[in-house]
Amino acid sequence: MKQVPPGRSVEVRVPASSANLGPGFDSIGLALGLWDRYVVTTSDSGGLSIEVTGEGAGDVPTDDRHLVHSTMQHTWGVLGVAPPAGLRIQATNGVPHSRGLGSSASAIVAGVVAAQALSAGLGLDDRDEAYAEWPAPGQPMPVDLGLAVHVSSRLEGHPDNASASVLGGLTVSWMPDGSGLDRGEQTVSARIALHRDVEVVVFVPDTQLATRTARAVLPATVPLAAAAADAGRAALLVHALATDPSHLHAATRDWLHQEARRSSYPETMELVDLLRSQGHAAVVSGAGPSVLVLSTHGSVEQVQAGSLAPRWERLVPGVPEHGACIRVR
Ligand SMILES: Nc1ncnc2c1ncn2[C@@H]1O[C@H](COP(=O)(O)OP(=O)(O)OP(=O)(O)O)[C@@H](O)[C@H]1O
Ligand SMILES: N[C@@H](CCO)C(=O)O
Repeated sequence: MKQVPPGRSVEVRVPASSANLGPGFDSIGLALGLWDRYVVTTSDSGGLSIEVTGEGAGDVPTDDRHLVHSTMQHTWGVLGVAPPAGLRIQATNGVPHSRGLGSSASAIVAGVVAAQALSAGLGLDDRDEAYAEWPAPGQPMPVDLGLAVHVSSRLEGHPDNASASVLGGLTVSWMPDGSGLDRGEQTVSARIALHRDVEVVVFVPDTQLATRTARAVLPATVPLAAAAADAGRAALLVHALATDPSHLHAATRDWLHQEARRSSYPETMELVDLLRSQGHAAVVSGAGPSVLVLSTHGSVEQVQAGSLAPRWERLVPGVPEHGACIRVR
């Protein structure tokens, strides 16, 4: 088996994401302009070194349980290459953890694309001929984004966050035969161009909610009427985001997951209810507890938390056109 060579270094930047956007549960994702940055370097001396600054510093493990490291090991297994003898990961994290902003997906995507990039030129695919020599520092390093969507979605367990972090912008993801991630189906994502007027506001609380906890309260089955209503609104949502933002308020109604999780994030729903009563297209961001508002450039200043503001940090992060970026160091 070929081994990832020593002496290679890449810089990887990956954006945050918001999943669901109301009715697009486990399918629709939107990249957000908050970024994790990693420098990943291989060496010929054994051992692992991980340094973390920013979000998660002091909380995430800095040994082989670190999510970026474990994801890289998994990806090298998928690619059929042996890991390098030594590995250094320097993380500067800007994506808040367990706030519904896709931090775990960002970390997983970083691990997948870093592992792909560091394996370039090993004869693993056609693209590799271009990397017979390791590129000069500063060069962009393209990776197989379709593979990155698939591997990161499988590891994350749902494709909405991971796809947006890989591709940027607005994404809709699905499994071709609808059998679900656990059956090993390839995940596919469509990248949809956002209407130029769309702008987003995010309200981030101090409190955290693990996605696993928020998923545990969801019912195994839902009434046909709820499924039908969400399907219609999800279709309208894509139209509203791509073509006609005047429909955003109606398009962000959801009957599948937000009410079922209300007791897990009462303050989040209090803010969603307040903003929606004012005509803003507010939704729970991912599994919460952050709140996302889909607005327009001209209306964004009107999106305020009012009397609830002290509990929330208000951000206008922008929606990046591109997702994960990889450069040679
Ligand atoms: N950059 C990172 N480096 C290492 N571990 C991370 C990183 N980001 C997230 N994690 C791990 O993932 C956990 C958060 O995952 P979780 O799925 O609960 O929340 P989230 O991804 O932020 O939210 P959501 O999936 O609802 O958008 C953290 O507690 C940490 O263990
Ligand atoms: N679709 C997932 C997103 C988690 O970020 C959920 O709502 O559980």
